[in-house]
Amino acid sequence: MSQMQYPVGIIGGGAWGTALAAVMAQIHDRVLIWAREEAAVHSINNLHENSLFLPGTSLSSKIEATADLARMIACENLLIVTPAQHVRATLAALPDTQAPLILCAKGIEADTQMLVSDVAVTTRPGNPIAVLSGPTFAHEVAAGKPTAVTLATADQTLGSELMRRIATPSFRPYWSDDVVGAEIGGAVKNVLAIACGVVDGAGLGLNARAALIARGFAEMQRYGLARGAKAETLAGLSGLGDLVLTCSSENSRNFSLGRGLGQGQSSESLLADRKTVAEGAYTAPVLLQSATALDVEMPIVSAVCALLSGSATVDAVVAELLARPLKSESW
Ligand SMILES: NC(=O)c1ccc[n+]([C@@H]2O[C@H](COP(=O)([O-])OP(=O)(O)OC[C@H]3O[C@@H](n4cnc5c(N)ncnc54)[C@H](O)[C@@H]3O)[C@@H](O)[C@H]2O)c1
Ligand SMILES: O=P(O)(O)OC[C@H](O)CO
Repeated sequence: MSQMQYPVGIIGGGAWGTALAAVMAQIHDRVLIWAREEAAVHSINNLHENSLFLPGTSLSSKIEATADLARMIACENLLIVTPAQHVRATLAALPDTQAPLILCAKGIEADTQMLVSDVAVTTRPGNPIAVLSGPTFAHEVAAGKPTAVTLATADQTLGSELMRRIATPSFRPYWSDDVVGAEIGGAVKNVLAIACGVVDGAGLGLNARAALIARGFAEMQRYGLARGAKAETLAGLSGLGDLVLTCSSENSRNFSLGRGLGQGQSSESLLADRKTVAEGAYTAPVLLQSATALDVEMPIVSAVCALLSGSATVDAVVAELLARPLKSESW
């Protein structure tokens, strides 16, 4: 048997990694997934279900799970699906491989303000890099429901090759050359979804939610353009598409977190003992730092930070947002 035994491997056995494994098993004979938790590995291999992170979804027996990261070098292409704050350590621990890395986390690294692609380029300078992002609730993707995503690579030839490797009749990637834009949409929408959850939890109404989506999108545009993203990418699947999805459903972990905040609970109690990740809680403070350094105004993101840190009440941040100076609607 050749050294490359798996056309695609997945690093990260949470809900999204598991859903992507289910998609890949539709078109590949063998899929290898690395999960950090032995219980997830055992569940996938023996029960054909990830009972920890994606309970209730039957998985193909073509999917093999391992807790040994070194085994992932047997994969021709690697989807990297750990939460954003753990990508650096995970990639550093991965033994040498030339496989393209398809980055699927949505966040900004705390401390460094780096996008996940910057982290990957720094940690693994020899590997080709791609970003996969878009409106993708894991349980829907795993069930084979129609889904479209952005696949961003600087090199179109690589993008075309990767699209052929991951596209299925129900999972449709669109190529973009805007790696930064694809990442910023996914990272910023998580923070804005917390804000939409707050609106819901506090009973502020649907008009307020629509206003928040539109003005949140203006913040995403301002920040994205300042970091070199293209406006068209931010208006696409990985930006506006994912913003609309995540801001309108309790299925979103970020929206649910915001809902709890809107109902008056503290972020400490909402995040304590949480097994699943609400990336927006980690992205919000670093996003605000980065925006401030770039002289970009993000009042909604700032309000989310105040609620997460407990430094302001819902009533206070809403009053502050509405009392901002009257201005043009333009970005
Ligand atoms: N769930 C979705 O619907 C979905 C869809 C698209 C993108 N994403 C993104 O995918 C990424 C992973 O989210 P998820 O939903 O699969 O996670 P999850 O909430 O289902 O599970 C948590 C994950 O974090 C991992 N983890 C915890 N501590 C870790 C550590 N120290 N090192 C490495 N991994 C660690 C766990 O092993 C587990 O895989 C996030 O960036 C998320 O925004 C999720
Ligand atoms: O549950 P959330 O809020 O992490 O959102 C999941 C996906 O990012 C939606 O595209």
